[in-house]
Amino acid sequence: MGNREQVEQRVIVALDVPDEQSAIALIDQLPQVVWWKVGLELFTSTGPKILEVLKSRQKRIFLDLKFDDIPNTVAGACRSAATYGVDLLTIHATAGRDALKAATEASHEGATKAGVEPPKLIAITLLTSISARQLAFDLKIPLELPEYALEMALLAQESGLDGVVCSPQEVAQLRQTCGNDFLLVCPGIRPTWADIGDQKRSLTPAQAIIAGADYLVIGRPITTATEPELAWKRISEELTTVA
Ligand SMILES: O=c1ccn([C@@H]2O[C@H](COP(=O)(O)O)[C@@H](O)[C@H]2O)c(=O)[nH]1
Repeated sequence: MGNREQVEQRVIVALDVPDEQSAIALIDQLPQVVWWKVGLELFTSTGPKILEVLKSRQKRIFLDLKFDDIPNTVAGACRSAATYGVDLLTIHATAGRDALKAATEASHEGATKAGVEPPKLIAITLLTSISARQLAFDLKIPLELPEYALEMALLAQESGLDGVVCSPQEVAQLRQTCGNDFLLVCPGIRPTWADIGDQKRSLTPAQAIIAGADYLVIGRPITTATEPELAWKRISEELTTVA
């Protein structure tokens, strides 16, 4: 496999579209994309049907439903989600230690029952749309933002999760503390030519890889581009220079 193909396999494209038809159009427009992320918008619209569409095209799937509830409820949700045979699944670290442990166990149970590989369960540390100011003044968290993100990552690691979703701005610190076997998945990626939108803690694709991200999640810079294929190519070329 060439350097370019290897680096492309570290990009997960966020399929944030309203319906199955738009999703299929985008998937087929970008055949080079190996990883697709199905989030709240699309899954609420299509249900698990979209996962079958992706599997029939041999795609890898990040099911980003960001569960956040009491332990019994998140465990049930993870048990069900794990039966779909997806590769990555999310829960909020703020659900707490008991919920994270219950979710880990339940996702293994669900996968075993369905005869599929369990998903890598990863926790959201702090949404990349939250700034240091919002953390302090709106959420009233009395910790510096990097310290809070690290505490959430350590909670996830101690609870047996496979990794976390974090901002690329915190990834170097998390890599150093959590080690190389802990998955670090970074949304909030913005090439210099893309609008930042609602993201608050972003870096470019190349900067995020250099900082230690395993996977980059990129949505609108590709999916809302006038020419998504060209946006994908530009990102792939940027990454090839550093990978
Ligand atoms: O902290 C988080 C966790 C998840 N996301 C998701 O990633 C994509 C980013 O899309 P862009 O269009 O590139 O901003 C989106 O699906 C989010 O739900 C995140 O941004 N931050």
